[in-house]
This record gives sequence, structure tokens and C-alpha cells, in this order.
Amino acid sequence: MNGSQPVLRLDHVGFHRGRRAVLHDVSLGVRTGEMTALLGPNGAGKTTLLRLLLGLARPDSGQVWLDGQLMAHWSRREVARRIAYVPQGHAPLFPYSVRDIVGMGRLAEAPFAPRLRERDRDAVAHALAELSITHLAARAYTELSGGERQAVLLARALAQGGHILILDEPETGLDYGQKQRLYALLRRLAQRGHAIVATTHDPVQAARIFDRAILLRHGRVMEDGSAAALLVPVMLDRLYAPQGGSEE
Ligand SMILES: Nc1ncnc2c1ncn2[C@@H]1O[C@H](COP(=O)(O)OP(=O)(O)OP(=O)(O)O)[C@@H](O)[C@H]1O
Repeated sequence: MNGSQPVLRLDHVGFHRGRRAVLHDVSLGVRTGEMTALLGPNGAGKTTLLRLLLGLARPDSGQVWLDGQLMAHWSRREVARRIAYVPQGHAPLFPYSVRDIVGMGRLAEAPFAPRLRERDRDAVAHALAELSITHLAARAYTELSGGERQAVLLARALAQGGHILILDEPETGLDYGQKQRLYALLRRLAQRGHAIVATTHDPVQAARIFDRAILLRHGRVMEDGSAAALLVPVMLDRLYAPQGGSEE
């Protein structure tokens, strides 16, 4: 863990779905140069927490801070310039080309431009090359395999720029080699000064790859600390013990 100020922070955040509390008093900070894994059993609140970090949901109590300002004070476009998101299993209805999908990452920079400018095209080419998928540029996204799609969504996030990258279960559907390349890429981005946050259901890999782990259970932060220290069998047994119908 590094000692820098968090670029993204939840401060005593609570969130409800209808009358049910989904997150309770969650406080955490995300720092540049750091890879943070978010783990917890199904329904623990990981995706909800990501939505709050992305500014897509507003907390019922507490505050979300982005680059030292309340999230609510940033416009959607300003947020998109700072935070890129790689969602899970994204399947558009229309067969856009890979180049078009990655180009959509440039919309926050040039929302009204009729077509991509030269520097947008350069950013797209650079992102495709970084993910080693330049050869897929003209292919229809809808005709790609799951792993290829995941690489395209990552390229879109890279083309978008910004210093915070949030990923929802990014290793889903990837084979062993693709996973290793994904983790190496995330590490390179962290070393270049990105803050990386990813949910994962793979604690064994997360212990090896991530700097930090936040363990979420019943909508509360159970532990927050070094991934290697926290992601050990005794802790994982506690984290993934049957949740039952009520909170402990
Ligand atoms: N649209 C919704 N309406 C009502 N409740 C919801 C909705 N989305 C999620 N929930 C509930 O909020 C809680 C947290 O869900 P969330 O999707 O954040 O969990 P998660 O940790 O991401 O789970 P998973 O690992 O299964 O993806 C769950 O109890 C879920 O049933």
C-alpha cells in the first residue's frame, strides 16, 4: 500500500435497494499506483459498490469523493475523463466494428465531433496495439469470442484515458494466457500511475497479483489491507461462509 492521498474515496457510505440496506457504513480509498481487488460472496454488494465509485448511483448516506471533490459536483463527462469502466459481459445489439467500439472510449473527449479526430484515432490505434488486438480492428464485435470481447472493452477503457480504471470481474471468460496478459497490463498501468480497482471471484490469483484486498460481506467492509496477507484460507473461510438470510 502506498501513502498517497486517495483519488477516489467512499466516506461512511450507506445504500438501500427499496427498504433493504445493501451497503452499510462503507469507507475506503483508492490510490494511484495501487491495484485493489474487491472480493466477497455473491450478493455481498460488490457491483453496487462499483456503481457508487463510478458515480452511477448516489449514496443514501455518507459521501463519495473524486479527485478531492464530491462526486455529485462533477458532470458525467468530467467523471468519464477520470474514470474508465470495464463492465462484465457486454453484448451490444449492433455489429459495430472493434475499431468503432474502442473509438467510443473517446466520446468523453469529443462528444460532438462528427468523427474521430487524428489524436482520437491515434489513441484508438495505441489501445489496440497495447492489447495486441490490432488484427481484430475491422471485425464485428458481436462475432468475437468472450476473451476477445474482454480485450476490446479494455482497449476502449485505455483509449478513454483517465487515471482510474474500474473492472467488474475482468478475468471472466479468459483463458490462462489471456489472464496473465491482463494482469501484466494492469500492473503496467498501475506503474504508470493508474489506480486499478477490480472485483474478482479468484482469491488465489488476486493474492498473487493485487496489492490490496477489500473483503465485503453483507454489505460491510470485513477487512481492508494487503492482498497477500488477507487472502489466506482462514480469512477466505470467514468471507465465504454461508451468509444465511440475515446479518451476523
Ligand atoms: N436492481 C436491484 N433491485 C433490487 N435489489 C438488487 C438489485 N441489484 C442488486 N440487488 C441486491 O443488492 C445486493 C447486492 O447486489 P450486488 O449485485 O451489488 O452484489 P455482488 O456482490 O456484486 O454479487 P455477485 O457476486 O453475485 O455479482 C444483493 O442482495 C442483490 O440482490
